Amino acid sequence: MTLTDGAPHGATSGGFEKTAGWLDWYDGPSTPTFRLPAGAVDAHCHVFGPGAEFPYSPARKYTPCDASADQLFALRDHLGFERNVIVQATCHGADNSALVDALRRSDGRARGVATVRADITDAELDELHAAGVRGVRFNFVKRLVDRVPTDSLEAIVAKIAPRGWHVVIYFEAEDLPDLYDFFSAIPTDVVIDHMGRPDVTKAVDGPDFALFLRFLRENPNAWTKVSCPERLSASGPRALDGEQHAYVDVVPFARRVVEEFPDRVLWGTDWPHPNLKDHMPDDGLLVDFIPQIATTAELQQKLLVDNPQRLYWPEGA
Ligand SMILES: O=C(O)c1cc(C(=O)O)oc(=O)c1
Repeated sequence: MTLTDGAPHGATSGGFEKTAGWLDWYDGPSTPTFRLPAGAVDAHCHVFGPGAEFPYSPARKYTPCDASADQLFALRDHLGFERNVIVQATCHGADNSALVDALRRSDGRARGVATVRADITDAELDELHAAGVRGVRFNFVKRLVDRVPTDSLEAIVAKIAPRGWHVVIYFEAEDLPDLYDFFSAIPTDVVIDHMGRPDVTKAVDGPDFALFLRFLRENPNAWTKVSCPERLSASGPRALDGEQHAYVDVVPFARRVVEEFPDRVLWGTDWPHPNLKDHMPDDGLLVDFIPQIATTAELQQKLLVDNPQRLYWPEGA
């Protein structure tokens, strides 16, 4: 199947030009061999534009190819997910229009994580909430954003905490020592993107990953997405050409987290996979990665259904 259904694939509309070397998302994902449990949530994915309708931010660090809500929903249905959590991508800055449009068109089957500024008003937050936003994202990855001052982030937390929203944080492993105390002080639930980006060429028992595990142990309000093996893997094999045991170097890291914190893990495709330089995975084969890291039906049910439901649809499905 293709997600485009005749529409252009790999285009960037609105007069924008893709970043040189940009890899377009994979249009023709295989049907997963692994059957997702009923109610499964793709808890980390994005929409990009389309640029002609939802222009990319002037402050962006990359220009993607368009990846619309319709294409995301086609992927959801093809892979067998029931719902999505759509995370604001940095190429849209703090303009959440594309995200909100996608949420509104999802028939309640998507929740969102927005990027907001400290001066956001209550009325604007109300509108985001009504659309389905339940969290904000703080990004500390230097190649993606300019650093936002800590007092602005604290002001945002003060505004969103009373609404029961949470904070999604994206950072690289080498920055965790500096950010540890700030993250520990966040009073809401905290969701760490992509396992804090471990260097998987290092030992799973080494000091870097130990610090990440310690953070999860010391902060019972902290969750993590065991996502993005395609981004973290150094030696593959890639999720292409029917590979059923992709990204074996990431498996020990993700499995460790899933087994120690089964009630605080989430999984997402990361479609449309911004900024991959090496290869673009077949999303069907990425789903087939899941049983390598959540090895029992019980762990899969928590990872894919119960945990995202508790965080994003606490009122029930
Ligand atoms: O590693 C990345 O480049 C990346 C970028 C973004 C974004 O631009 O928002 O989101 C992600 O989840 C991952």
